[in-house]
Amino acid sequence: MSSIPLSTILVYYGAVINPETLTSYSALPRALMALDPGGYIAWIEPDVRPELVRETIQKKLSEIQVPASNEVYVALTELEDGEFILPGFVDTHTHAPQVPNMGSEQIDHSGQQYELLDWLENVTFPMESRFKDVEFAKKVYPGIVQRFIDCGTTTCCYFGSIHLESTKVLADAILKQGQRALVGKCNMNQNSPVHYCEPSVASSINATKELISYIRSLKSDRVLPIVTPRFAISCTGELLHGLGDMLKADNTLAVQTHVSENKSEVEFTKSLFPECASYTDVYEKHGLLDERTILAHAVLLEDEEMTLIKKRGAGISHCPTSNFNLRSGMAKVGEMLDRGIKVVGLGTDVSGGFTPSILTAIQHASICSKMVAVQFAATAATTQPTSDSHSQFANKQLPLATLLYLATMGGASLCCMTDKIGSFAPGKSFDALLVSGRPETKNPAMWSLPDDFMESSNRGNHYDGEKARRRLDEMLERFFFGGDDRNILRVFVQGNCIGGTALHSLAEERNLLDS
Ligand SMILES: Nc1nc2[nH]cnc2c(=O)[nH]1
Ligand SMILES: [Zn+2]
Repeated sequence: MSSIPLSTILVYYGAVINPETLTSYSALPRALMALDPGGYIAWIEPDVRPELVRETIQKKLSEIQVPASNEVYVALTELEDGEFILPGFVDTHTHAPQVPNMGSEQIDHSGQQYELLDWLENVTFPMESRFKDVEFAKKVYPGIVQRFIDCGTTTCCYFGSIHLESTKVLADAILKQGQRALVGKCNMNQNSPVHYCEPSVASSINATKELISYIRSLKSDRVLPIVTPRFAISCTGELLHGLGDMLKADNTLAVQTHVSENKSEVEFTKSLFPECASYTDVYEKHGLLDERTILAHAVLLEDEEMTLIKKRGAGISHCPTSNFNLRSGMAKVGEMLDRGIKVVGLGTDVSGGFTPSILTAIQHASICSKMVAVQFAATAATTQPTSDSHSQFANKQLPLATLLYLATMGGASLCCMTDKIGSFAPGKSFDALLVSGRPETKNPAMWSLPDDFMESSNRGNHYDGEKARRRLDEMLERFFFGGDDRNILRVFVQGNCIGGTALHSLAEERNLLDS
């Protein structure tokens, strides 16, 4: 892992994509962005001609009045043609101890055949229960965390297993490897296998408190604890109440759980909590629903549940890969956005979702929105228009800008971190991806652009701003729909490069030199 010497100001010159709203982003083909030694963005100049780069840096440095006694080094990195910088992805829902199951259902290899509840029982709980063995956790968690990082996830909301010690190991790995994260251990004290169930409310609450103290003792503002009742089915009302009380007593704590993912799950939940008006109301009644709440899935929400979620300011993590794979259904993300639900983020939900890549979640979020639109058109009476002309997002395909927003700012919003991450602005942390569409990445989907786009890349004399911006739009779309981790050269958190293919090739070069 590389870190910035204290007195160095890093400056990047080249193409930057910066999300703005649900429907807009800025595409800046020749921006200049400087980081202070702490990895915060010091300033951004949106459009600088190549011959003015050094002059602009001098001027900016004099404006921020670096004390004369401080020797300041400026390290300028000029992006190559075909490269751009993008805010890092936020994965708002995933399960670290399920990564060893990714792509496998283990029983008879008949091809991802289970729906949620059977899948939990037959595939997921057996794997998670292996994390009782702390040595196993130590062996696998570092590689798991690095895999998420290399997919471009700079901030991740992790579910651990029920085990305190192994979840500490997960937090240690995240801290060491430099990712930003919320980390929780699952609370489960009912409807779970005997070997994978906490023995009492008190033991579940105490272990949760101990994990919170442990993570806070790491004294990192990057790795934070999050309360993690697995879902209503696996927690008694008393346990949910106890966790709600913890949140009431500490307004810096966040909570993550699952909601309304699958038909049988919703029915079972309602049968367990008949006093509650809906699945979401279970969380409401137990003090677990407010603006610090991240609810994964929300595929089958009833009308009143959407209203309640909006009222409480809770956020939704849309996990389309998992929803397709476990045959859960299609979340109505467009409708949620129209209702102004505290923006939606994206989640990989490994291993319900079979990849840790938010790029895949982006692709599937797009497909999900298209299929919701197709279904709307098919079910609307033939006299109705085939698209929903009264809505902005509902029953329509999500545009590129919206997908970008969900993967970055939407996620930041769910994590209550919009002041820190999700986009580029002075004072925010430099959590970013250096993306390349160049031929060396060996991904023709990104470099086979038409020649006239290639010509517009010249930042100097023949620069055509409009063409260069259109080319960046095109590159972003190609990255989202044809890109993969080969195209993510570097992954930065708080200015430190912690992953990406370029990091690995550097490490390999070093190893070669060492040997
Ligand atoms: N997708 C998914 N849904 C859940 N509901 C409760 N636990 C889980 C889980 O591990 N994955
Ligand atoms: Zn999940």
